[in-house]
Amino acid sequence: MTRVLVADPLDEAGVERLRQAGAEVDVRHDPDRAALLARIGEYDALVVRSETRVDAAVLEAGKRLRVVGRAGTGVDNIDVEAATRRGVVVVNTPEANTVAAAEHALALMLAVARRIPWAHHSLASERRWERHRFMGVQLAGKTLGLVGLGRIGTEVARRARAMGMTVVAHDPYVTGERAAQLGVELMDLDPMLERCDFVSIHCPLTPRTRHLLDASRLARLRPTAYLVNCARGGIVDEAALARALAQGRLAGAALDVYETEPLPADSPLFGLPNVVMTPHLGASTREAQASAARTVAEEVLRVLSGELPHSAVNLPSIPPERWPRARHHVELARRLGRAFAELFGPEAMARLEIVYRGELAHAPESGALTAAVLWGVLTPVMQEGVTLASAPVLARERGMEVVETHSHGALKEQEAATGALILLRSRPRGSDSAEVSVAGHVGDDGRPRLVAINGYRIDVEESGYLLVSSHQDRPGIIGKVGTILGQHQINIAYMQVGRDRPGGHAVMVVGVDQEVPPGVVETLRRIPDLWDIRVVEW
Ligand SMILES: NC(=O)C1=CN([C@@H]2O[C@H](COP(=O)(O)OP(=O)(O)OC[C@H]3O[C@@H](n4cnc5c(N)ncnc54)[C@H](O)[C@@H]3O)[C@@H](O)[C@H]2O)C=CC1
Ligand SMILES: O=C(O)CCC(=O)C(=O)O
Repeated sequence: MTRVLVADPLDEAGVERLRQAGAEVDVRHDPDRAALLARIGEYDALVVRSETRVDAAVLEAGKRLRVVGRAGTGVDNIDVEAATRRGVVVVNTPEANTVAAAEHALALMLAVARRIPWAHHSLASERRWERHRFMGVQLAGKTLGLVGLGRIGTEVARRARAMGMTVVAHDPYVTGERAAQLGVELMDLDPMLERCDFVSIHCPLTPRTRHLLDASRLARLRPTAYLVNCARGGIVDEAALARALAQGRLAGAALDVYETEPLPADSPLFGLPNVVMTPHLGASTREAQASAARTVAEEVLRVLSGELPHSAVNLPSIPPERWPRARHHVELARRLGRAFAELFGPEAMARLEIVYRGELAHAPESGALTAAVLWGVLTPVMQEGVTLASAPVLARERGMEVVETHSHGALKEQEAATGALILLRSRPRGSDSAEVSVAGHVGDDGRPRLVAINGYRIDVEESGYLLVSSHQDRPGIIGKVGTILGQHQINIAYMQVGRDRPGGHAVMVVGVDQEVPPGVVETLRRIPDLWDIRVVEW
């Protein structure tokens, strides 16, 4: 049975969904790392939020792990590179908490600007009526600078503009055109920091953004400015921020995230008069948690059942609007890769050309399709341990040269006539033999079809085992194959033959109802003028 470990608190909706699908789910929120390392080897999937650190040691101990699900956005607590090397797919739910995080950033901004936490404490805890003490500043008319204009930054920008703020942003990966559509001016970071009344951080924590706001950048902020961080702790140098706040070089800060979480009791941020702090609550709304939990459960189930997840961090991405059709193309690519390896063996794998044609000639998901081809190609070679995530890395490590061609033409006449969408071809290493190839198509019904082998036109759409022979086109061979299969009680479902010319080179595809034992294949190979015969799974 499939076993899933949920290691951080997850909304019941997600746990329920996993159980409904038949998984055995253990919910164990145990901060003890040794306990996690000891038990992770029993699980096929691990689901976390931001607390559990999924590093190389956890992934190494997780011998059965096929997927790590992050119920949320940031994956800085997961060693994605180590996961990829081990073929573990990492999925997240980047859209589930976008609005929650944006609303929290604005709540923090308003709280620090209007001094709400201190006023609340004075009145509710100290029973004082101190209207003179809590003078604030208004947001309307002020300039807000966003560090990161992705999903959350965009939602903050929309809301801040509605409140009458001017919004500028620094994001090296967003075009000026996109920013202009949002009514946001793009700027370099340093001048933006100098210009803004409020700065709110919405980029991920990566090696490049660690301490992006260090002491020298914090010094660029005006003494009247407020800093909001609802993204990740390490983006701001916390010690430098505490010093700037303590020395009055900054009007205030509002923080949801910290360099070390939970925040240690001796943090210099405690006790400062101008800091609003929440314990990483950006995603803590009922709506966001239920949505993240349900979505991560669906994603984990997709990976476990061999389907393509919608939001994998370590797989080439597929635009959401293309998912319905792309999943059929991915399946076609995987089957073609496997058939190619079974037909032509390792000699044909050193240099593989993948031709995308027709509706796939310019498809944005060709990276995912190529990964799927390699997944299929490596499956017969490596058996266990190769997945969609690890296949490109493994192919590179094996020294395979993979070339993608995006073309409407460039096929033999017969192949082109099949309407093939994906064609794999290679010239086997160390031989002067002809090019070998397989080609496939996806029908309107979504079923993958094998439409050509070595340029010979065939049409296989039924899943199952095929015997594929190459032989001389002469009377008697097809009959002999049928007789031998009959003698071994192997039922033939269908048979197709293609040839270059009468009496020339022929290819025969025999669909059989069961796997063909190696001994039977050997007997078939002894038929005179039958040059080769292979078992292929479609
Ligand atoms: N406090 C909380 O509970 C939550 C925090 N987060 C954090 O918010 C972050 C952002 O989330 P999304 O907006 O969904 O991600 P996103 O990927 O949609 O947007 C991030 C943006 O940051 C930009 N960026 C990358 N490097 C940058 C740099 N050096 N300078 C400026 N911009 C840079 C990217 O181009 C991208 O546009 C997440 O990575 C996560 O760490 C997310 C959800 C909840
Ligand atoms: O799971 C949580 O509450 C943390 C959310 C978060 O930080 C994220 O999604 O990146």
